[in-house]
Amino acid sequence: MSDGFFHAQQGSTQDIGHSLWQACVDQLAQELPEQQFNTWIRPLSARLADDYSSLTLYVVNRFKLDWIRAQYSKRIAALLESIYGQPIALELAIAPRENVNAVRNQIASFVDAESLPEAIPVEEVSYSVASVQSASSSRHRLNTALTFDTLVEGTANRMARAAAMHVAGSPGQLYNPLFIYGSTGLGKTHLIHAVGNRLLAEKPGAKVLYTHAEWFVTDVVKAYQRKTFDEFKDKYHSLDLLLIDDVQFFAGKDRTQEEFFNAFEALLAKKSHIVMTSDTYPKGLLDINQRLVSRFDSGLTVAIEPPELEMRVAILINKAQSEGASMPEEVAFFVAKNVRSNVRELEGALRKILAYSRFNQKEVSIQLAREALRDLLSIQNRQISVENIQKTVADYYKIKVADMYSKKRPASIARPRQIAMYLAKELTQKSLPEIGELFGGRDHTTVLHAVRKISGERQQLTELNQQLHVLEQTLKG
Ligand SMILES: Nc1ncnc2c1ncn2[C@@H]1O[C@H](COP(=O)(O)OP(=O)(O)OP(=O)(O)O)[C@@H](O)[C@H]1O
Repeated sequence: MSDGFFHAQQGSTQDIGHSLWQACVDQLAQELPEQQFNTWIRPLSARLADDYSSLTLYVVNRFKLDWIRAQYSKRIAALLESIYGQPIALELAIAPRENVNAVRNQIASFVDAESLPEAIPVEEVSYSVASVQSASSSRHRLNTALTFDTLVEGTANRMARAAAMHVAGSPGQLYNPLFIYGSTGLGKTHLIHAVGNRLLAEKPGAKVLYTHAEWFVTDVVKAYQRKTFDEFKDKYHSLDLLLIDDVQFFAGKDRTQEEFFNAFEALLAKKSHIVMTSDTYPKGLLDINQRLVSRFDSGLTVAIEPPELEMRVAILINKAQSEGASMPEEVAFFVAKNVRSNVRELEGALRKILAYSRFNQKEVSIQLAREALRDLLSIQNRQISVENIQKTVADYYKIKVADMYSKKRPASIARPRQIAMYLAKELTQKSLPEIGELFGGRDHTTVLHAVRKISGERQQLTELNQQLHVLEQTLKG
């Protein structure tokens, strides 16, 4: 058995397997759009091998198995490894007949059990789970747990939060559209759900819809294929409040942009409110039509920054409380000092600590946190610094280290500089403004542009991908 996370725990193999899979599911719930999560991940059941060498996920049919293998297995394996503390084989198998009953029970917890047929054919089971779950939140698709009450306020999100509260209280007036941007895991999705939940609490009859930009794209494609644009317009143009997440996903999708433009104009004309999120400010969006970009910027654009130390501490203490656990302030400080990038990672660290404490039946302390986060801390101890990255990249591309800070623009210098900025974001905990500062006082938007450019090109250019791989290996030692 691993000497990592689950080493000293109590409980049967299946308890351990269940906890391991549950931690993985929690993380996937954060990462995936709700619909994808409900359709593909939620219906899975897991079994840990007696010798802890593999975890098998049971899927109801061959089609779903192939899809999960193609789309999700890499991410699931990586998550299992990070939670478990060392690689664990991931296997996928068709669910044996008796597992189907377990799924049936799961469905029964959402609907009246009597209304289910005695034997549900295997093929229908996961479909039923997915559709029952999405029906429960189908009208507005809001996650009712994401409210202003559960969102900790700090300098990093103060303005965005105030603007969002204003919109929730008086929609259709000031700040329309409200455009919220920031890096991953900083609370953008949480904030726009909070707007919807607050408005519905005050005006239960309001027509509110939360959607992810990818779902909007899917709706456009469906309307196009089925020639149902009237239905599409009914759905989007009649809203009082449209909350749309991650609009950077509209990049390069001209037809979707056109439909979004139409919806946008229709909603603003009837004084409905639009709240959007993105990973960058409007003018930083790539491959989005200019007339749309200028509309995005025509209300209020606000950033959410990475949380400062005190805010990270408050988030940890609040989240621990909401899980019925307590986290002493000194432990919260210890964790907050070491996990600095975003709130999602902070939550991951907290989950590990609480699970470690439960399994070992020990109080949460700095020592326990140190043990639970051993892997994470050891990665940090390898201390990849921005200076080190600049030197390594400069050596590799045979330019001077000083060119990393200079204002020179020839491609032979600008490109290695962008690569170094990209690696600094990937391999260190530094924020975009901090990286910009270390590259000769550049603006954080310059760094963001470099990060997005190199990560996009990496997907397409094999040669660049190989160079980055060599650089990463060299830096990680
Ligand atoms: N200020 C906060 N207080 C409490 N929880 C927060 C706060 N900010 C973020 N979180 C939590 O952190 C997690 C990640 O936040 P969220 O999904 O909203 O990030 P995001 O900015 O939308 O990320 P992405 O761009 O990757 O979609 C969520 O569980 C959210 O509830």
